[in-house]
Amino acid sequence: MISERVTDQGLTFLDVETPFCTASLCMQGAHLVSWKPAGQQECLFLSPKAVFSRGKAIRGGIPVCWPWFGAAENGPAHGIARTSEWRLHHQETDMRGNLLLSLALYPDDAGQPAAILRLTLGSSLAMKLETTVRRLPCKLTEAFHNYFAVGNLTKCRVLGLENISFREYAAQPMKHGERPLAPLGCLDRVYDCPDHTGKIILEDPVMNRSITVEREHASSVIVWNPGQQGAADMADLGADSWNKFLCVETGNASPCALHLAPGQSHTVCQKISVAPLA
Ligand SMILES: O=P(O)(O)OC[C@H]1O[C@@H](O)[C@H](O)[C@@H](O)[C@@H]1O
Repeated sequence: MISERVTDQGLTFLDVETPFCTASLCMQGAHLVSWKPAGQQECLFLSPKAVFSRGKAIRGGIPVCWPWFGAAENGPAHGIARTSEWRLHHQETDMRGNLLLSLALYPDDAGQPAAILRLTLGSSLAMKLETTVRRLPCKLTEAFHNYFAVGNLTKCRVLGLENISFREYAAQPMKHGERPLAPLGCLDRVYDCPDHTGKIILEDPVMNRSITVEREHASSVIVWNPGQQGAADMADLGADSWNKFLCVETGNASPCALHLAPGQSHTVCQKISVAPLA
């Protein structure tokens, strides 16, 4: 079942209920703000100070960073998708009872590529973002900017990045050499994955669960948390929230940009599943 809700600020949300999950998606940004598999706790972190207004990216959930990831000289950070209105292109329920949604973004500027996001909402969550280049060649970077809810960040471990080199962008990154990664605070890492496929596991002993992110056609994994001071400095986050989430993002970030010619397409995929800790 899908119900549409329009907020006083003019944002449209699709609230979804299936036998396997509930979810909520904002049409601005094709932005999932909630995904809760049946019988489990909420999987996505949504900042209690998130701002829901037109033209402002929502802090939490799964922002879609596209067609560039990170800062840009002539445009908003993380691209135009987060603050653009997407169109619901197709919906259906598959034989298992999963809800399939497909959303489209055709920017007015035909120099920009077009995007289709396909979601499969069930006991796991699959996302496929297809980019098709229109008039002009495109240097594409992108990411599913997953904000995962955790019980206490400092108790968590991230497995699957042990032997992968990364670039650290945090101004004052945490210092430790632990493998697997045990985040203690501020970190902003882009891992350059030699394989375009792989699996990352976020273990959370406080919530007694592990979140697995499987990726395809994605050469980058980004791990981000601003730390307590960084969170305090962000009006839509706040100091109290810093250890309640970890962003483990799937994408293709610089220097793994894709160079696509008009007519060419590329699809990045991720599948998220949740299980009790063994
Ligand atoms: O504040 P924004 O634009 O949502 O970005 C949040 C963070 O997103 C992460 O993906 C980046 O690696 C960080 O550098 C950035 O600070």
